[in-house]
Amino acid sequence: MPSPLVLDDPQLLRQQARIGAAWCDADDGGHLMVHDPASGALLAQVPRMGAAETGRAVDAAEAALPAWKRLDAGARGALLHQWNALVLQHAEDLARLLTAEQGKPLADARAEVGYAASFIAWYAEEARRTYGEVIPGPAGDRRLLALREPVGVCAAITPWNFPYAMVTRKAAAALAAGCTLVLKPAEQTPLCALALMELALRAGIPPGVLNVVTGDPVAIGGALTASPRVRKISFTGSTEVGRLLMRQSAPTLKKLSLELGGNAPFLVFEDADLDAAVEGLLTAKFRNAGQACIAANRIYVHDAVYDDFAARLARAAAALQVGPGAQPGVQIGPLIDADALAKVERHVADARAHGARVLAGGERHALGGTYYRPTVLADADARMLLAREETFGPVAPLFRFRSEEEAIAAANNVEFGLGAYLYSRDHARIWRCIDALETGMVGVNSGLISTAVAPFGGIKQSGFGREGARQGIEEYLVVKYVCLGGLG
Ligand SMILES: NC(=O)c1ccc[n+]([C@@H]2O[C@H](COP(=O)([O-])OP(=O)(O)OC[C@H]3O[C@@H](n4cnc5c(N)ncnc54)[C@H](O)[C@@H]3O)[C@@H](O)[C@H]2O)c1
Ligand SMILES: O=C[C@H](O)CS(=O)(=O)O
Repeated sequence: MPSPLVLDDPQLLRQQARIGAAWCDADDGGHLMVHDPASGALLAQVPRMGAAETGRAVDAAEAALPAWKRLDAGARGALLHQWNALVLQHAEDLARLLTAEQGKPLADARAEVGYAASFIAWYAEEARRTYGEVIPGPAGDRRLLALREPVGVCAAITPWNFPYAMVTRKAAAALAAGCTLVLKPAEQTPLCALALMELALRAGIPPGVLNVVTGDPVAIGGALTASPRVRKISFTGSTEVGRLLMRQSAPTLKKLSLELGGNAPFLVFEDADLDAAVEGLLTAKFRNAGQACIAANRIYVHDAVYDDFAARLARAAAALQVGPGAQPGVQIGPLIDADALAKVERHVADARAHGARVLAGGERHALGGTYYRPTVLADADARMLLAREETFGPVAPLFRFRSEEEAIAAANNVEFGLGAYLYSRDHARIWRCIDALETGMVGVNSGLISTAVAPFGGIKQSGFGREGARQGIEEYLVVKYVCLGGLG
């Protein structure tokens, strides 16, 4: 199907899945339609695959595993470095594809391409550092060793909001460790994953090492979780689906990494630099139109600075440029789909019904479609849906607090524990908050914490496992203990 998207390298727009050495269609010829959220226009179509095709992808990953795991770690690293180089070489095309498929502003799309590439570059090096250990054990005729080995055939299921970065932070770590992978991208954003697949092949990564299956998430997920040959699943997405995949994986006792939902608190203390806090919140709240797992979902502001901060934030939010991501200067793109818009409207309406005051936005944008005005709500409280649920949209509810203890208790009073942010210049307070916050990550006087060199992940209902950093490759390794005797 011809696409309205124009790329310098049209080969990057792939409308078939990749299994082993072949680009292929669904067995029954069915398709998923991919739409541009900025206009609703049909962008492309990809195969609507199911269990049978998924089984063949697992076959391909299993067949490719022996040679890939035996490959010298430096050689695996070199192939990943080449993949990284190609991603950066085609960054503009990849950014255009991302904006067309997911909607984020082109500047943010370019940033995500660089962020996604940084995971490949990082794990290209980590491939060479999966060290084992010689254990100081009993003297005499034995030596004790702990070897680190690749888990084997792995699967990854990724979300639509960062469709490059969420793929490379799994695939690069898995391949670096010597594993092979079957990837199912989100049905809203398969084209980004398929473009990365194309570049992996051009980099020389052998067929079958990486496979991309598009289509019915329930059927594909069911096949991946049920297969005893799939030894690990890495999932990023909602907590609801994460729990389901964990239940489905129990019979085959898979190794799991679950990067799930969030509900990040953002604390502004009375001693905070308010300009810095506003700037940090514009990023932590409005990046990707609020469609980020670590987006600030609840903003707690000390009573002494509440009105001043609220006024500054309202002015800044109202000044954000809303429009199609491909339009120069746009800072807030469309929400991914009508369901996302409906959730945002439900949260705002519920908050207003419970007494929240609109300081900025509070309604759909005049552009129509799934555009929503950046919104600031005052007088938010714990009764509101947005206090308990992840809004996943450009809505900043301001809660008031009068003591550090009250702020920490409120921040922790949710089932999630992914990210948290705090602004203060009191270092004793900063450390008390770091110690007390029940989250996997804390941003202090910073609204953007994501980087490939740091361990990303949560606790509580935000899941377990870490991605990025040294820890990220451990998710794809197992330890084999060797007792080497007879050496007397
Ligand atoms: N913790 C993180 O790093 C992180 C990052 C991004 C997004 N998220 C979370 O993801 C959610 C938004 O993303 P989303 O809407 O894509 O989440 P989602 O859970 O609806 O979908 C995520 C992926 O799971 C697949 N999926 C859905 N149902 C499935 C099933 N029954 N079996 C197998 N796969 C299934 C989807 O096709 C998609 O590929 C938010 O809660 C957000 O917080 C978390
Ligand atoms: O949705 C959250 C992702 O993890 C994106 S990022 O890593 O925070 O950029």
